[in-house]
Amino acid sequence: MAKGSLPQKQEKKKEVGSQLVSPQMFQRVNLPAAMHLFEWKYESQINNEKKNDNMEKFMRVHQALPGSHFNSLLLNRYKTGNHYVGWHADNETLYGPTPEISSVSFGCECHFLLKKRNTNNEPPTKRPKNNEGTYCTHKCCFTLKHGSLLVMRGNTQRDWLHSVPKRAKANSARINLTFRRVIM
Ligand SMILES: O=C(O)CCC(=O)C(=O)O
Ligand SMILES: [Fe+2]
Repeated sequence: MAKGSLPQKQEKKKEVGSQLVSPQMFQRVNLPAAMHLFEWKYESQINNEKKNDNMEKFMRVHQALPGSHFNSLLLNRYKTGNHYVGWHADNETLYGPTPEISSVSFGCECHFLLKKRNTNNEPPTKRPKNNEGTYCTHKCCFTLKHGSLLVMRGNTQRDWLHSVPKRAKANSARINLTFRRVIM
């Protein structure tokens, strides 16, 4: 993967939805600029595959998620375990009322936390323990490993907040690509 393609600058604040969360390194790119990132993935995972042109690689991503039509990509780089993203929803109007956000993780694994938005004056939910794959009523936690694909659809952004906490035992960087569809 070309180093120049990754976000190198530490951002002070990132505005996500209606909240400010801080800070991982991030960069928004258009799809053509991101094509070589997929090349890295395919070359490392499918060694004997003939090199196809970049459009075919994008078609493969869409084949993994039939019905999806992504046109925007956000690259997140978590250079150390101290990089994180706080609680937020990706509910900007440019993604429409029911955003589909799909992300692929590379490198060091992390926890991905979800908690239900507080609608009934309930006490704030505490950070969940790692109960991978187990849904609680109000909170859940998944481990995102190298190559994990996470999909958020429907009313997820309306009803839930998500975050990626600091990684105490991080031994390498983490890169996350989030695919989105901008509708306006
Ligand atoms: O790094 C991740 O897995 C999530 C990043 C995220 O939530 C975002 O970019 O909005
Ligand atoms: Fe997000």
